[in-house]
Amino acid sequence: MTDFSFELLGADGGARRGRVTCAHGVIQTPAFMPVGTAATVKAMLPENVAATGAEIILGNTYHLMLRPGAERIARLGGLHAFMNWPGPILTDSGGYQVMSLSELRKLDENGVTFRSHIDGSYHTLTPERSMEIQHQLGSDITMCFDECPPYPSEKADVARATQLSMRWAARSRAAFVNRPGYGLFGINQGGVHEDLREQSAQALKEIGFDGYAIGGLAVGEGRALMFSTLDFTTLMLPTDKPRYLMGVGKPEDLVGAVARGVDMFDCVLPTRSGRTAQAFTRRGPVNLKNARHGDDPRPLDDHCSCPTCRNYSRAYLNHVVKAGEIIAAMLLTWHNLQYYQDLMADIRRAIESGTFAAFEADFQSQYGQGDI
Ligand SMILES: CNc1nc2c(CCNCc3ccccc3)c3nc(N)[nH]c(=O)c3cc2[nH]1
Ligand SMILES: [Zn+2]
Repeated sequence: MTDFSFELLGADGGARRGRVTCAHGVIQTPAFMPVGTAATVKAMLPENVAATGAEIILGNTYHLMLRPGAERIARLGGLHAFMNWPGPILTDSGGYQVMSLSELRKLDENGVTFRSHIDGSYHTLTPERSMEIQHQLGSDITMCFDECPPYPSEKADVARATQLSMRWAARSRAAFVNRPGYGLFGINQGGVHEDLREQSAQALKEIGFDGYAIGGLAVGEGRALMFSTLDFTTLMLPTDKPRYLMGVGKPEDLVGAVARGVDMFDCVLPTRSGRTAQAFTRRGPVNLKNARHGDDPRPLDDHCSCPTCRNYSRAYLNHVVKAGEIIAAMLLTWHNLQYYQDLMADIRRAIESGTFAAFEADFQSQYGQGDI
C-alpha cells in the first residue's frame, strides 16, 4: 500500500502545483473538493461527479453519525462502498457542523454535547469519538476535531477556542489509527489575528500532521480580511505539506487563495447554487430564473463541455427551473461542478506554464462583467 504523500511539483509566485497520493488515488492540486454531506453529492450520480474531473469528495462526521450511523456504514463496508465513490474521500470532523446546525447543549474541555437537528436525540463528540467515526467511515483524509469561533468574536474568545483546538489536535493525533495511505490534517485557528495564527501553527507543527488546514475563515469576515489573513498564515505552514482552506469558496476566492499558497478547497456553493437556479460562467454567475433567458437559444457557457451546455438552451433551463423540475437541479449542479473543475484545471495549467499572474488578471477582468 502506498504511503500518504504530497509532492510539490512547481510554483509560480505564491501559487503551488502539487499532487497528493492517498489510499484511494491521486489528487492533482490546486484541487476543488465537491461536498457530499449525507453520503451523496446532491443531485449527482458518483460517476457523473467523476466525469466533471473531481478526484476527491467530502463527507461529514456530524451528518453521518446522526444518520445512518457510522457503525452501520462500517458494517456495510465503509463510506466508499456505501456511496459508490471509489476515489479519495476527506471527512470533516464534525465540530463546525455542531456549532452551525445543532441545538448546542454544552462545549467543555472534553468535547461537545448536542441535540440532533434530525430527531432531537442527544450525542457527544470528542476528539477521540470523531477519530473513531472517521476511521469507521474509512476516510482517506481525517480532519482534527476543532472549534471554529464565530465571526466577529472577542480576541480573548478566539484565543480560548484556538488553545482548546490545539489541545484537541493533540488528542486527535493520539487517537488517530495510523495506516499507510491514510492521513490526518491539523486545522490552524486564530481568527484574523497574526499572533494567534502563529501560536496555532507552531502547536500543529510540533504535533506533526500530513496536511494543514486553515480553519476559522469564510465565516463572514469578508474577502479582504480573509485574503489579508491568508497573506501571513500560509507562510507559517510547512511548504512540503498540503494546505486546505476550509469552506472556500466563490470562484474569485479560489483564484485569490491559490495566489496566496492554498492547495485544496471545499465549498457547498456549486452544488447548493445548482438547486437554487444559479449557474457559474466565466463571466460571472447567472440566475436562470430571470425572464430574459426565456427565449434564449444559446447554451449557458459556449466554452463549457458539460452535458448541460452541449444539449440544452438557456430557454430550456429557464423553463425547468420555473417549473421546479428535478432535472433543473441535475443540469445546473452538473454544470457548476464542471465549471469549478475546469477553473481548477486552468489554474493548474497556468502554474505549470508560469503564467498564473496573467491568468489571475485575465480572470478578474472577465469575471463579474455580468452576463451577456
Ligand atoms: C463555509 N465556511 C466555512 N466552512 C468551514 C468548515 C467546514 C468545511 N466544509 C466541510 C463540509 C463537509 C461536508 C459537508 C459540508 C461541509 C470548517 N470545518 C472545520 N472543521 N473547522 C473550521 O474552522 C471550518 C471553517 C469553515 N468555514
Ligand atoms: Zn456547462
